[in-house]
Amino acid sequence: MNVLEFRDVTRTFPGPVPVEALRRCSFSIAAGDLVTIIGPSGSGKSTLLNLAGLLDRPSSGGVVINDVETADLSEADRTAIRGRWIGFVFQAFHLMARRTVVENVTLAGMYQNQPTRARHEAALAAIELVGLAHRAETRTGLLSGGERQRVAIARAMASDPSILLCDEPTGNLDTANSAAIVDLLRELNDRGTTVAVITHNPEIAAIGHRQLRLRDGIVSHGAA
Ligand SMILES: Nc1ncnc2c1ncn2[C@@H]1O[C@H](COP(=O)(O)OP(=O)(O)OP(=O)(O)O)[C@@H](O)[C@H]1O
Repeated sequence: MNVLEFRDVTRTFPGPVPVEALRRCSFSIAAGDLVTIIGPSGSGKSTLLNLAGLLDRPSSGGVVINDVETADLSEADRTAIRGRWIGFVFQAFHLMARRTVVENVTLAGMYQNQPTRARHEAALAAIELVGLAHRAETRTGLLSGGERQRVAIARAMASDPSILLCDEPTGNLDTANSAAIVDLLRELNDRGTTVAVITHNPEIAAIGHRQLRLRDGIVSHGAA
């Protein structure tokens, strides 16, 4: 089953000179896949991520998540799908520095409809999954960069998403921490999470079972 599918997606940004940031992109990501999307600056990576995460709508074509065609859904329905099925991991960790690890993970807006106790348990399980159980009560402002990214990953995993969308997840990390985060993403994938990683770094891209390459808004498939 496909978790994410782009069907002939074009995204044009209007303006005096319209920019075709993505052009007729088609690809699919199956459940259990680990896919990397690589491309140079300006090639359309963020545009693709924003569309995949339902933060933006295509100018034409379809974005299908778990077999649901999303383009024409209401904003409320798209928000619900985003919260239920998509976990985001960004380069900047976007944590609340004065809150603890468990607070950051529990307060994520993504699964607010769960009862408090269930949320807390899901948060603790996710924190354990990323190897930070011993830091659960530490304020995130005191953590290292690598640990902060683990918290962000735990936050994304706490809602048990269908796909983890990672945008340059190691962009703010040194080599050792980058390697550890890459290992963690692989481990999560081994345990069944579908993972998509957007990067401009060929070494990170090499972890993908499949690589999609973006250039000038056009996606091509296959190895580097
Ligand atoms: N809101 C916007 N309005 C107009 N043009 C945009 C907008 N967002 C992106 N673009 C243009 O679309 C193209 C693709 O941009 P995008 O941010 O997706 O690239 P990227 O691969 O993520 O780049 P980077 O690696 O530098 O972040 C670029 O030419 C960019 O200038």
